[in-house]
Amino acid sequence: MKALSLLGSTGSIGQNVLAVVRQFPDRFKIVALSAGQNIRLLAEQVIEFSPEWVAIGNPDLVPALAELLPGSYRHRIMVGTEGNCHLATLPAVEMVVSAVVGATGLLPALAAIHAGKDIGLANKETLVMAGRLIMDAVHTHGVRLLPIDSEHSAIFQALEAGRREDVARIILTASGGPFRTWETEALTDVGPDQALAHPNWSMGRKISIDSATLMNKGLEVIEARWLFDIDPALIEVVVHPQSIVHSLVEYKDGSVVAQLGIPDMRIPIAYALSYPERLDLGLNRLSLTQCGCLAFEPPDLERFPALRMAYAALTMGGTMPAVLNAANEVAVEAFLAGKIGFTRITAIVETAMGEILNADELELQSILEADQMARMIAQREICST
Ligand SMILES: NC(=O)C1=CN([C@@H]2O[C@H](COP(=O)(O)OP(=O)(O)OC[C@H]3O[C@@H](n4cnc5c(N)ncnc54)[C@H](OP(=O)(O)O)[C@@H]3O)[C@@H](O)[C@H]2O)C=CC1
Ligand SMILES: CC(=O)[C@@H](O)[C@H](O)COP(=O)(O)O
Ligand SMILES: [Mn+2]
Repeated sequence: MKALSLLGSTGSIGQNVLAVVRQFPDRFKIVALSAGQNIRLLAEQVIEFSPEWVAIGNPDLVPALAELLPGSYRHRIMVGTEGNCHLATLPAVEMVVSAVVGATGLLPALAAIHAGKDIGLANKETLVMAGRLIMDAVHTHGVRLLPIDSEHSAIFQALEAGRREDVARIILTASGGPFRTWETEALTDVGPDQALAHPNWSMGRKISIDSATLMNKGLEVIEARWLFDIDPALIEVVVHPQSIVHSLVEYKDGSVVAQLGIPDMRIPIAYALSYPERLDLGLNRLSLTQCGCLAFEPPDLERFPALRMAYAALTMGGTMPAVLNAANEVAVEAFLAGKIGFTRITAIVETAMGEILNADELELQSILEADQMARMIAQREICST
């Protein structure tokens, strides 16, 4: 029985994690659950899974959450980052599943690693902000960091086919998002509902917008660089509109190993939870004859500059990926709130990257300061729009 602490249980990934746990009650036990503000769903989950501890991001919601839970939880509700860190380090927990969105995932993940916990990582922002710091900690503390992001799960699986020194290239697939075929001019006027309509995946709002700008793929390039300790020059992005081939690894003999499957996050989630075993999830099988043509095309960095900017941030190194991430988070939120247009998202990120001096990526304090600075610049830009 694997004891899990699930951070971000009310989100798209969080609910899929619980679907897997629900399906395999003899294998997984939920010790802790956290959410940001959806207290109704969190309370339902607590009643169903009976965790020992609960945390909520918004402190104002503690009394209302307590009302919805049995009295025995009164002294077992934690709050905010401190609460998530507490849940991530509980002695009974074996694996922490980080399914929160955004920079809020960084400190709990770091705390979990320092406490010797394995991590199932959906929260890619953790590695974007602090990839070197996190991977250093992973190696120092001898924990496993298992990817949940579908492309990284695919690469992780394809890497099992060969030796690391024989890898020639990693090929990350991108759906291209809802605007893959749109002209640049048309992108200026798109609204949140259009941008949220991902062609293949049902996901949270922030990652859906990131997919539409292709920033998601940029964040994933950075995530792959750290997760697999690979030179960014060897990471290529290919647009694959069907999202059936989840990513590929090319070896030096020219062999290319891919992982394919229907687009369902329960597959990479279950693999991370049960690694190296595979679970029969009872899902529809991939039918190659029914899924039709599988297409591949190069990404258009002119229409979707976010991907180019993510590579640039990686090349600049230091705290620049943290700047990219933070400015993007603020800009995406502003877009979703109707305060800025779609194409302003990447323009704001570019401004933040141009203004902030780079700093040491191994200093947590420098990363947090870069994050704050980028948020201030992005807010200033939004206000001046
Ligand atoms: N969705 C997907 O298919 C995929 C997602 N990912 C990554 O996984 C992460 C989660 O994405 P997704 O599930 O789509 O996002 P959602 O927006 O659907 O969910 C985010 C979760 O984080 C919770 N949360 C926010 N702030 C806090 C906080 N301070 N403390 C605790 N919980 C908090 C939210 O709670 P509440 O809703 O209660 O506010 C919610 O449970 C992201 O980093 C994303 O990039 C990666 C690959 C695929
Ligand atoms: C399911 C998953 O892993 C997402 O990150 C997905 O890949 C987003 O699709 P895009 O390829 O459009 O960014
Ligand atoms: Mn992905």
